[in-house]
Amino acid sequence: MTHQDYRYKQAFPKIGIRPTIDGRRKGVRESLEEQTMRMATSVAELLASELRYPDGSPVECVVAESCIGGVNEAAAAAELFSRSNVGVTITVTPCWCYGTETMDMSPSIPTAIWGFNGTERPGAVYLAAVLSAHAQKGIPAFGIYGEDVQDGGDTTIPDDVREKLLRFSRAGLAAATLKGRAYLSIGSVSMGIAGSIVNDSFFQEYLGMRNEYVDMSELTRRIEEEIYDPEEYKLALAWVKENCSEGQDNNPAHLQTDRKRKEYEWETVVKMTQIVRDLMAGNPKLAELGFTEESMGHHAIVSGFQGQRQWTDHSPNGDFLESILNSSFDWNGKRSPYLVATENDSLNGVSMLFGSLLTHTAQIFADVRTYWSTDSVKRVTGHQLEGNAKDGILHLINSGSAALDGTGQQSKEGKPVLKPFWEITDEEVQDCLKATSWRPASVEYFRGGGYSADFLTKGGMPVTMTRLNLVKGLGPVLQLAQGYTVDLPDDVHDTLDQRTDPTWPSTWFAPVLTGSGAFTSVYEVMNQWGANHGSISYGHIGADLLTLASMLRIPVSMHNVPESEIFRPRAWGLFGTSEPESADYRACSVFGPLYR
Ligand SMILES: C[C@H](O)[C@@H](O)[C@@H](O)C(=O)CO
Ligand SMILES: [Mn+2]
Repeated sequence: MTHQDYRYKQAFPKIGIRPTIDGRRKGVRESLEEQTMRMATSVAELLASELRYPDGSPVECVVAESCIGGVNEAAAAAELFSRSNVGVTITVTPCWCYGTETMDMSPSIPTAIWGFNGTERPGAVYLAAVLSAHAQKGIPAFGIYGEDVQDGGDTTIPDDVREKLLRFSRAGLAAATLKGRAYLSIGSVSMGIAGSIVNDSFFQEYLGMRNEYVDMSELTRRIEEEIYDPEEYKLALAWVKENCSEGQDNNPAHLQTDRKRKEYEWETVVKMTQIVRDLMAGNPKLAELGFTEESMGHHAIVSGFQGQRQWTDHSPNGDFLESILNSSFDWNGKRSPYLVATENDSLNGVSMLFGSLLTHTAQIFADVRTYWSTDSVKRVTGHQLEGNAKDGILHLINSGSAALDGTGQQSKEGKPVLKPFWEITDEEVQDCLKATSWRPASVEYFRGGGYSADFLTKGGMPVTMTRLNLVKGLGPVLQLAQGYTVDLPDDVHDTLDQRTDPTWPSTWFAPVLTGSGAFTSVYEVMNQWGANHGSISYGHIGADLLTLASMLRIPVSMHNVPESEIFRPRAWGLFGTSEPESADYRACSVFGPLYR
């Protein structure tokens, strides 16, 4: 079993397809069987060809064995689905069927219904009827109804339907994939950061996840007792020597450490990387070495490392392990990122998890550090911000955790992008590594030293910044801002960067303004941000995040997603249609968390 096979030993959730039909035999049902089943198989083919699991394999669908004309066949499908690890269901039909008799009654499985827009048979009438049953029974479902009328025998999936099927499925698979996995908290609360107070009822009820905890002293034990794969360690250290160039030491001369100490710090941060990965995902190699218990791991899909301050006051910081694990590659080659939240900010960890499951690309963890108005940039550098940056920019920068993919050194059609690991070329891995230098950590902050990834994100990439917040009495609230990364002239970047800690990875971000709410100005985006951190995902994925949040019943307090892209369960509209944002709050609170 390779390391990757072991990590993905748990099967991924499948999508169950339910063709529902008018149950009347002797004419009606018989005339519809073929068309109904064909709708189901074409949806299955679409999803399998377009969507992937985190390991890069194609998404699998399970189609019910027969069309579902009544409760007996509905139960048979439910039984097949539970045997087959179905985590998301889609009902399809071209015709009228009996709502409560055919509907999917599983309350914690995200569900959608595509009612064919034709008029020979009334698929849309069923859609409306069954969606009303879903609302009435408190099992919200997504309704899909094509905008244009199709002819009776048409077997194609129109573009608007296709887009909704894919959006629903991406979000549904994300919700189903995190269920049953763990957040591993390594250490406790970092420097009073509330996001690192792990809230177990949030994880349990809203995400269906469990919480695992280890003390940071477990790293010390594993380092001292050599509980890591020593052969891998040799390979890793050699790879690091060759690919991770040590940058200039920015510490005042009297705080700079000598070569011997620096080598010790390199050795330690490599071991820390192996150990945190093994803590999260397990490692069969440890069992061969006699550490069977340790080989199991904590079933973690995301983790957080406290670091500051008890660990970092004495030992090298977690920046290297966080950056490398969050990247799409390491000394073993390309692989999907292991998510590690800096400062054990579990809520930013969850934001990274959402972005990761929706895109399969690496996430950039950052402090939302500075709003630079156009006037301030002009005053300090003489430069007039322009293009996407013309209304001001946010400086996203933190010591650790930013994935090296965040350099923007991967490309598609000549444009910088972040890709899923299976699309990244070996040259692009090299380019990400070359664009990064590893600067000795600022010793005034990090007495134990370590190395921070220093890079500058390429401009021009569409990205989405996300943050999950917890509010007492309200619960979780998501916020997001779509925008673009920005290139500044070298000297302008240098002047602004020198005012911060220039050894850290930097991303310049310009949110897209809409003229309303938090998106009236870049200042207001910063002003409304719920905490010190944000997670940055490649692409404008706001609509997918809104869909996912509604499945999990997490209201969204600010977003700049165009209205035409918003896709939530149909019942949301019954909470009001002129102010979707406040309807979202009411719907989430009435239906309650998905996995409660
Ligand atoms: C070095 C400092 O303690 C940083 O880690 C601090 O600015 C933060 O990142 C706070 O989130
Ligand atoms: Mn931080």
